[in-house]
Amino acid sequence: MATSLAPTTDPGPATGGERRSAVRALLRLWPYVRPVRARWTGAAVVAVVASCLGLVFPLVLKWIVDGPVADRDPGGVWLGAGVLLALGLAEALLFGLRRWLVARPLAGVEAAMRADLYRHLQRLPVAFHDRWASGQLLSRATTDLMVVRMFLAFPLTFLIVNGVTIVAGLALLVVQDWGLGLVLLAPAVPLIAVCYRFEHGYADASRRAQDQVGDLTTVVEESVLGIRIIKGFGRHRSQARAFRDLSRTLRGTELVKARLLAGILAVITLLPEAALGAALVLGTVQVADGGLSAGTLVAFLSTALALRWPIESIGFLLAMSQEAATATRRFFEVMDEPEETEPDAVAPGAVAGGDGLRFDGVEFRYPDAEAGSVPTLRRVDLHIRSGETMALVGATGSGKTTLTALVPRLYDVTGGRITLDGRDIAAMSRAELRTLVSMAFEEPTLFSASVAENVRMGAPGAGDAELERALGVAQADFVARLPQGAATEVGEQGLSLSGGQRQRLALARSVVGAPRFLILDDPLSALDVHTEAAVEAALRRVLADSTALVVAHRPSTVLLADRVALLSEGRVTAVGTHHELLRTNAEYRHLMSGDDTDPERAAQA
Ligand SMILES: Nc1ncnc2c1ncn2[C@@H]1O[C@H](COP(=O)(O)OP(=O)(O)OP(=O)(O)O)[C@@H](O)[C@H]1O
Repeated sequence: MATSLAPTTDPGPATGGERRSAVRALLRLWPYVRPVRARWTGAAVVAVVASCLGLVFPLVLKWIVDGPVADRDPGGVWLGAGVLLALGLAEALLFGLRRWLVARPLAGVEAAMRADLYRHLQRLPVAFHDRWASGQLLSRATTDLMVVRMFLAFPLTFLIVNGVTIVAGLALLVVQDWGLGLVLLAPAVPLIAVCYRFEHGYADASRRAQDQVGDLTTVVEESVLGIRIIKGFGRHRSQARAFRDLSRTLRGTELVKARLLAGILAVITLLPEAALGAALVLGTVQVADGGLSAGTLVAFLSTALALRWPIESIGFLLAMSQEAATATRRFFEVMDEPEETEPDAVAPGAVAGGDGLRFDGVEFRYPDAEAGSVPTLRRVDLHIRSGETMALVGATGSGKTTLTALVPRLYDVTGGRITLDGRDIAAMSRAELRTLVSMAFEEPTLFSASVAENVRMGAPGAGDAELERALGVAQADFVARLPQGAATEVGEQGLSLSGGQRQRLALARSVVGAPRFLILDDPLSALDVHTEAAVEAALRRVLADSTALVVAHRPSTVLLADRVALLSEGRVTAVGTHHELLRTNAEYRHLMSGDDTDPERAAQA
C-alpha cells in the first residue's frame, strides 16, 4: 500500500457534473438498502405519521379557544388538555419506534458495504495499491461509511418526513385563512433558490474536506508505522509540522462548510420568521376587526410555529445529504476499480516431466510509467529448468524485484509470456498459481498473529510436522525460546522480532508448503554470516525439489544456485555458472567482487 503524504491519484474536488449527480450518486446505494427496504419504509411512514400528529395540536388548540374557553367550560378545557397530552405521548412513542425499526438494519447496511469494500481491496491488483495512499482507503472504509449510515438513518428519512409535513402544514394554513397562508408561502421561492446555490457550494467543500481527512489519516498512519525513523532522526518536529499544516487546511475547509451552513441557516430562519411576523400583525388586525376568530388565529400561528423545525432543519439535512453523496462517490471510486482478471480458458495441462520456469520475450512497464519511457524489463528470455535453482544478479534498479513479482502475477506482463511447466501463467487461475508458486521478499511482512499462523499463511493446511520442518529450514530455532513457542503473538507487523528473525519466519512461510516453484527476493540479507550459511545448507535440500529463482547480491547466496542470470538495465545479458560468469563477464565480476573498477572499462581491458 502506498504511503505517500498525498494520494498520487486522489480524485480532485467534485466537478460540475459530479455536483449535479448527487441524487444519482445516492441511488447507487440501492443494492445495499434493498434488503432492508421494508423496515426502512415502515420507519419512514411511522415518522411521517408522528410528524403530522404535531399538526393536530393547533386544531385542538383552536377547538379549546373557540369552544370551552369562550364558553367558560372547565370540563372541556381538561378534556382538550388530555387530548393534547395523549397526542404528545403518541408522537414520542412513534419517533422511538422509528429509531428502533432502523437502527439494526442500517448497522447491517454499513457492515455489508464495509465487507464488500474490504473484499474488493483484496482483489484489486498491486498496481492499484501502488497508486492509492493507505489513508485514503482507510478513511473511505471508516468515516465515509459512517456518514452513509447516518444519512440513511436520519437526513434521508427527515427530508421526506419534513417535506410531507411542510406541504401538509402549508395546506392547513391556506385552508384556515388563504390570505395569511399566502403571506407565509411568499418566502418559498427565494428559499428554493438559496438551497439550490448552497447545494453547489457545499458539494465542493464537502469533497475537499473528505479527501483531506484521507490525507490526514495517511500522515497519522505513516507517523505511527515509522515512529522509529522519526525518533531516530529527530524528525518529530517536521512530521508534526506536516500534520499541523494538513489539519490547518482541513480546519479551513471545515470553516468554509460552517460558513456556508451558517449562511443558509440564517436565510432559512430569517425569511419564514419575517413572514410569520407579518402574518401575526395582519391576523391580529383581522381579529380586532372581527374578520377572524381568536381560535383560528391561535391555530394558524401554532401551525406556523410547528413548521419552524421542519423548515429550519432543511439546511443541515441538505448538508448531511451532500456529505453522504460525496462519501458514496468516494466509496464507489474504489469499488469501480477493476479487480484482477481471471483467464477465460484454463491453460492446458503441464508438460510431462516438467519444463520448469520460462520467460519468453517478457516485457514489462509499470502502469504509472510515463508514456514512451523505456520499459522496466525488455525482451527477457530465461529458462530455469525443472528442479534447477537460478540466481538473479544485477545492479540496483536493474529490475530484479520486478521480474520476480511477475511470476506470482503481482503484476501482469505487458509483453511476452511466462510459463510454468509449459503452461502460460496468464491462463491459470490465481488460486492454482498460488498453490504452485511461493515467495519471500527482502522486506519480510508479518501480521499481528502467532508465529505459527504467520508461517501457515504459506500453506493453510500444513500440520505441525511441516511447520517444524519449515522453521528448521529457516533456522528459526529462536521460536522455541519465545514465551509460548510457535503460539507466541508477534505483534503488529512482527515488530517485536528482530529483522533477521522476521526474515527467517518469512522464509519459513515460503517453504512450508514445499512449493513446486520458489521465488526468493534476497531473503537472507538481514542474517549474520553463520546463520546465513546454516540457512543456505538447509535451503539447498529444499531447493533440490523445487524450481527456484533467487535474487542475490552476495556470492554466498549465489553459490546456492546451479546457474546465474545477469540482469542489466531490464535485460538478461548473460547466463552461466557463477565461475563462468566470474571468468567471462566484467559487470558480473564487478558486482560480485565489490571492486569499484568501471565494468565497461574492465570489459574493454
Ligand atoms: N511500483 C512501481 N512503480 C513504478 N516504478 C517502479 C515501481 N517499482 C519499481 N519501479 C522502478 O522499476 C525499476 C526497477 O526496480 P526494481 O525494484 O525491480 O529493481 P531491483 O533490481 O530489484 O533493485 P534493488 O536491487 O535495489 O532491489 C526502478 O527504476 C524502480 O524505480
